[in-house]
Amino acid sequence: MIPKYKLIYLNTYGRAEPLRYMFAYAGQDYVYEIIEKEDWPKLKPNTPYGQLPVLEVDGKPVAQTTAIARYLAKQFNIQGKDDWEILQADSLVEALVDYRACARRLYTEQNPEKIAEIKKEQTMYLEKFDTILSSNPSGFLVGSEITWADLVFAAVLSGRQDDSEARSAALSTLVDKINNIPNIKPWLKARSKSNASAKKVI
Ligand SMILES: N[C@@H](CCC(=O)N[C@@H](CS)C(=O)NCC(=O)O)C(=O)O
Repeated sequence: MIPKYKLIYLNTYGRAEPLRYMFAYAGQDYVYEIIEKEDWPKLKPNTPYGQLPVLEVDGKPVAQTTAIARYLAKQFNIQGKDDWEILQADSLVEALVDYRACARRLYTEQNPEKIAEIKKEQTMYLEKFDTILSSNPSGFLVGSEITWADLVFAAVLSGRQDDSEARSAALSTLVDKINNIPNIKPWLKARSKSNASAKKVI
């Protein structure tokens, strides 16, 4: 039986966005619960690690974005066709997590030399992603069909404008392709930060 899902996050796209892409792609109903900034301190101690997003599966809470995404990939049958593909998709998503962490350092770094180093590291990641994508004739990151890696990449790269110039044509094409999938396109158009099923927690 399909479980009841509730995704809980702050009033922003952030780390919940890849998970929302996955729900939209799968056409899976879920409740999206938004926690306003001012309510967070009193709710924080009741979450598994004092952080969001949290996914509730039949009322049972679980945290850690990538673990949740990996679980949903399995539930929605988009984890990859065999163990090798599953490993490739996992590896790409973990590399994207590192890439995001690297890009986030740019927000606070003031030292020009350090900024140049971070930008070099960002470019390295983008080039590696491009090599992997460009060498796959399917136009997806892994194998011949869409996997959660494609959805996570589209969600994360769609949210980043700062690196769009350094991004290859192949990566931009992937993002466009995913954002135009029949289940994704109307959802992207219709959604706001707080979508129709969002419920405010007090
Ligand atoms: N490793 C965690 C990190 C989660 C995280 O840092 N969440 C932030 C929001 S994006 C958060 O909960 N911040 C509020 C806080 O730490 O009090 C994951 O991937 O889910």
